Amino acid sequence: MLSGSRNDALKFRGTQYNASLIASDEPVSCPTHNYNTFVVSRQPLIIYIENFLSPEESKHLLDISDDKFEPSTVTSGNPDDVSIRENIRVSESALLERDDIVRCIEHRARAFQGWNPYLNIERLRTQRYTAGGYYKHHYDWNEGPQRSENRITTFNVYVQGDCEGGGTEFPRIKTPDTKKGRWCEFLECEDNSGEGEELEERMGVTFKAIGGNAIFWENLSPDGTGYEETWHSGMPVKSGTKVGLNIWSWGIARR
Ligand SMILES: O=C(O)CCC(=O)C(=O)O
Ligand SMILES: [Fe+2]
Repeated sequence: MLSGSRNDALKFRGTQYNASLIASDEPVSCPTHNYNTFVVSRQPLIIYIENFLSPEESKHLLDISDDKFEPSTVTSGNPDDVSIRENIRVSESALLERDDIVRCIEHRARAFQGWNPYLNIERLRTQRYTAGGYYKHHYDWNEGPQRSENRITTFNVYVQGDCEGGGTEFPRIKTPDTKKGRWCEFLECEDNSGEGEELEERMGVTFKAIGGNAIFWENLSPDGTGYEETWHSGMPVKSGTKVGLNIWSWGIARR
């Protein structure tokens, strides 16, 4: 049974409801999470999550994806406009069956966002890149009317990061102070010893592909416009294999 608030959320979604948007609030018994969080940016909100997936969950996602991978597509947002465009994106994607482990990952993504009843999760997909694979700079949000449904948030989860290259780059985000804390474990850091005063000015962040870890960000500002700062790319994989997991939450901007 859906709760009252879920009914409201479904009503709100109206005609756009389809089987690819799910809420994952069925009763599931899930392990408690074991992640650490690090704030990369407050506006737009970008949070780095260490150990979002356990090694067992990552292995399971790889196992259930393996025979489902198909060439990845791109779309303008219009369901009739979906195509393979190798000048934009070279990878393979797999739509995941919703078994209990997958449902617990959906559940974790909703819990992370405070169980917002107006948020619906798109069916999870893994994405595999081998040497030469990449995803050019893009936004995850669709341009369109500010108050219509959109991908309000993204979790870009690394399921497997056994590769050279393949980081996720955000050129318009201010570089954190990489001399402090653990940033250089997670980010590509230039060797910049001694140039402390330049840190204020530096732009751009590239997250390393580290299996189990994730980047979470908000795509929309409170008025419903997409954040230009969320422009990002999957950098070319030079060798090895990278597998990501996309968790997109649909809704409207903060109400
Ligand atoms: O693979 C990456 O690093 C980025 C993937 C991405 O941006 C996407 O799938 O929308
Ligand atoms: Fe993306």
